[in-house]
Amino acid sequence: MATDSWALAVDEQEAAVKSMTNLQIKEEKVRADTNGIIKTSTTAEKTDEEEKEDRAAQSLLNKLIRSNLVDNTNQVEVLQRDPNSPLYSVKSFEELRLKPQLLQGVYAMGFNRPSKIQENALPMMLAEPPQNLIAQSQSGTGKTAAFVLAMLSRVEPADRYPQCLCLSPTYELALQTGKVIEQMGKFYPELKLAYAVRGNKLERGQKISEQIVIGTPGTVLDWCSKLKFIDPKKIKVFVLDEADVMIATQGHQDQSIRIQRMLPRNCQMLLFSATFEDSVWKFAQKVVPEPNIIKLKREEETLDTIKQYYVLCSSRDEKFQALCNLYGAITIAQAMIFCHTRKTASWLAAELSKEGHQVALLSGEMMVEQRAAVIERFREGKEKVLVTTNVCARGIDVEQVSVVINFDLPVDKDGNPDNETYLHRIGRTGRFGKRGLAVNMVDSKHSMNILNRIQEHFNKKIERLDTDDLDEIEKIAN
Ligand SMILES: Nc1ncnc2c1ncn2[C@@H]1O[C@H](COP(=O)(O)OP(=O)(O)OP(=O)(O)O)[C@@H](O)[C@H]1O
Repeated sequence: MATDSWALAVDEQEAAVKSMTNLQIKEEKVRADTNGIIKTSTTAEKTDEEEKEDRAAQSLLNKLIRSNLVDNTNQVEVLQRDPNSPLYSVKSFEELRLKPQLLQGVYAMGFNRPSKIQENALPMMLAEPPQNLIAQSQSGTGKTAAFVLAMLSRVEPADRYPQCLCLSPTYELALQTGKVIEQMGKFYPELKLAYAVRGNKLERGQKISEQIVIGTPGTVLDWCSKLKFIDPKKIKVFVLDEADVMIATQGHQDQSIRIQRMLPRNCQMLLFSATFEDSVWKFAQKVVPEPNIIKLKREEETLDTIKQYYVLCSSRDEKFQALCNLYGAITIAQAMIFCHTRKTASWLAAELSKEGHQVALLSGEMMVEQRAAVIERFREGKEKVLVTTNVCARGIDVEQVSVVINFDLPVDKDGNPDNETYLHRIGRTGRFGKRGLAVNMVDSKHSMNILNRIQEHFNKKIERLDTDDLDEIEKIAN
């Protein structure tokens, strides 16, 4: 697939999408800025709409910063449509009897063996006759690679019409999946890919010849029905990626269902999601008839290996002073500092820089690509302190960080303790079960109350720390 024309087409499409993406991001930024002004005087409350945008941005961010498989040692739950049929699991890619070009593509990507979820998902997806699948596992566990492999094994490159259709929640996410197809399908020169995304305008009456189409539900629906660029009756594999992000967007659920209804009965339907709340499950059942189901549990985070403290302060400046005392007394390799609002985060980052710290700021105004670059630099150790807001850092794992400072305690939009976020910020999974240190800054009766409720929730004592007392600080470092 590495032909020049293919690459050129992708470049052109990408450029078109990019300019559109930038536009959209600018619009978001304007909206976000306006909200920011309102928020600083109230709380950093998010509207549902912003929340939804966050999910897609989060997902993209995770893809951009990930270079490796998140290996999960937890149990895989498999529910077969026909419980009497034998359950296959593979430990090598050879066992799958892939076409040689495809196996070559897999190895060229540096994959040596299937990931945990792929061990079970791949034999099901590649079975004859094709079987439907609903699969859930956390981001980075190999879902995309799995369904790309399924699409590439079913596609007939000599047939010049769309045979595989993949829905993504946003065009940026569609592009990311496209890149995986491009890499894995590298040894299929005749295989082509089309992006059904807004802004990719084709001439009316045209039929597309690309064998794989990736796009967002609205455009794909138009291409299948109104514009008839795609004949849905010829689709052999239908993939619905990031179902949880998908249904968070107004209209995407209905559009996806309408597309699914146009497909032939024997079309293989595959749905993937990082989370599996009720709404996702209901949607999944609507679009994937008679499914096999695979779930991979997330590794549980625990506070067991974390030393937790709180520092009592009376103002933002005092909190900053306490932070400086901490830094003055102990050697902190790398720390993440969480603030409630963007305003506080930028203020704190500026103050810390003035004190001579190498600080990176992760903020909501930044484009996703910029955020990814900041995280990358921090991961590489180029910056020692990462100051961020809760929303920006949600779901991002920076495993090497052993010190976490809650400059503001995490609260939800109603002002109640956000225990889940607290756990995710400072908790450690079994695998990364290194010792950690968490320091919470408390500056009002209200935040003390939040802290108490967090203690109660986890049934773990958070000790008081006096940052004016050097001996005491030194003790915590040991
Ligand atoms: N079998 C494998 N061996 C080694 N690396 C793999 C394997 N499968 C996937 N990867 C790599 O692991 C990373 C995560 O894989 P992938 O993107 O498929 O996960 P995902 O579950 O789809 O994540 P997301 O939900 O964020 O899309 C990628 O960098 C991918 O190239």
